[in-house]
Amino acid sequence: MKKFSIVIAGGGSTYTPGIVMTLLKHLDRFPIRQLKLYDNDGARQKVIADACEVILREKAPDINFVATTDPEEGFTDVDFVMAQIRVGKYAMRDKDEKIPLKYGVIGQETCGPGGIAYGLRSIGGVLEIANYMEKYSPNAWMLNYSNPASIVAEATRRLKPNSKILNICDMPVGIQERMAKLAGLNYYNDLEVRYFGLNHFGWWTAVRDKQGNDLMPKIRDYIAEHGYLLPGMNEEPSWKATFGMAKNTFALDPDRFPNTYLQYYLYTKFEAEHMDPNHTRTDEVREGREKFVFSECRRIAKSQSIEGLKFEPDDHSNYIVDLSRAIAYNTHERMLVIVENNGAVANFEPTAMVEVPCVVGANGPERLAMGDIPRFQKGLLEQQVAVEKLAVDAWVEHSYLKLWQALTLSHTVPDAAVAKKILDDLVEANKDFWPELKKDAKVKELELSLS
Ligand SMILES: NC(=O)c1ccc[n+]([C@@H]2O[C@H](COP(=O)([O-])OP(=O)(O)OC[C@H]3O[C@@H](n4cnc5c(N)ncnc54)[C@H](O)[C@@H]3O)[C@@H](O)[C@H]2O)c1
Ligand SMILES: O=P(O)(O)OC[C@H]1O[C@H](O[C@H]2[C@H](O)[C@@H](O)[C@@H](O)O[C@@H]2CO)[C@H](O)[C@@H](O)[C@@H]1O
Ligand SMILES: [Mn+2]
Repeated sequence: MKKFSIVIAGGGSTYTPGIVMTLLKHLDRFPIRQLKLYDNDGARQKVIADACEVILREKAPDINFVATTDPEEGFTDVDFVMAQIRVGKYAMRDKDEKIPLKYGVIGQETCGPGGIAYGLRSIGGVLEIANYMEKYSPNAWMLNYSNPASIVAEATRRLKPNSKILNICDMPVGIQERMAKLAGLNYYNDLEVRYFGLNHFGWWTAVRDKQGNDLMPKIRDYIAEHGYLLPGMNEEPSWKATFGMAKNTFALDPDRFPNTYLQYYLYTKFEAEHMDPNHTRTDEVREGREKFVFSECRRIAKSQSIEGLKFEPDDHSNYIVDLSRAIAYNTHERMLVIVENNGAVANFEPTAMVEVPCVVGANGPERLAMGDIPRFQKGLLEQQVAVEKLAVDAWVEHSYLKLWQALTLSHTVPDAAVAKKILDDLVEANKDFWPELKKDAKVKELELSLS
């Protein structure tokens, strides 16, 4: 049986230990011979790598383990690149969230102006990883979690059209795991779903068990009352609020189950008003997940033992390993992937990068037809896809105007004047990461008339 070689790009990510635990759990069905961590921040990665080295030595000493900041060493002789980079790290996520909130606008990692700002940082980093893969392991697949997945996917569609890159998200997986539990099942994959949308912006139109039974009637009343909030789960306050808020989003279309992040577009005012401009999600993540992961890694490295190890497989890591297996063994498993629409959603922009169920095998994903979508969703999706395409236009063309249009069009932003104020702050904050944006004569003229 072939043994695979994997590199985790963004090895210093808080998600790396979870992926390592899942890979180790599934060695009998997805054997690996080599695991590499690659990051451009060697010091951050070292904390994670030192712990992973101990975990691998104890659980699978045959696997060759490498941690590196050298692209050639990282990307040579690999079958899969699992990418999860955060260009600008939490320091820049903090700005993405806090700058819009100064103007009363949603401050969020992947939605609204913060998501657009993050997109303009991520595109270059993700293309760099893809280029390394193609140079050093041209037959490998890149499974990319790096956010904001919608904007990154639009950029890779345009700028790397022939590359073996799959852009993915764990959010539908996490929500499906909850739906499965509500229906008395265990795992996200116990369900067979129909789903359409853009990343972090979609709806389930069918939820069935593997025998084809419709589970929507069984779970509908619960979701209408509680959203996706399940009893007895230990959740952080902001995720608790997000899962609960799904009941209000569901109310807008009781025939389709919504993705949680639609809350930012459909209850924009409420969400913005309930964000603390001085303590946003980044602060929670630093005080929670990052602190936990890094302190647990330091503890393992110090003791050189896995006794009391707290890392476990989770939705995020299960999904990327399931996807790797589907490609490695040509399983033709049905999974949600972000792909070029090309008719999957019949009455929607063919070049949009949509999130839909695909049959995944050795040659990648084959989209399934989701048919026509209703006017309400179509209207929202048309607006959002334009935002994402304009953001990529802005990166490619170095255009201030396109980026201003993108922010103005976002459902989260009240008007062009507010969009411009946010944009000007974001330009200043991102000067080390964004291409230098050029203002055409008309924008300059407008600025003079406003001053
Ligand atoms: N698609 C999804 O559903 C999903 C789910 C969870 C996390 N994510 C994404 O995964 C990524 C990691 O999240 P995190 O919270 O663990 O972040 P993190 O900051 O802990 O880790 C990201 C790592 O990427 C590294 N990095 C940044 N730029 C790089 C580059 N150009 N080359 C190599 N390494 C680089 C950083 O040094 C850091 O170690 C983020 O993009 C996040 O948004 C996506
Ligand atoms: O604010 P963060 O950094 O905790 O999370 C942002 C990410 O949120 C999504 O992932 C969720 C997932 O939806 C949920 O089910 C559970 O598994 O936690 C995940 C985050 O830890 C989203 O899909 C990602 O794109 C975001 O980066
Ligand atoms: Mn996601």
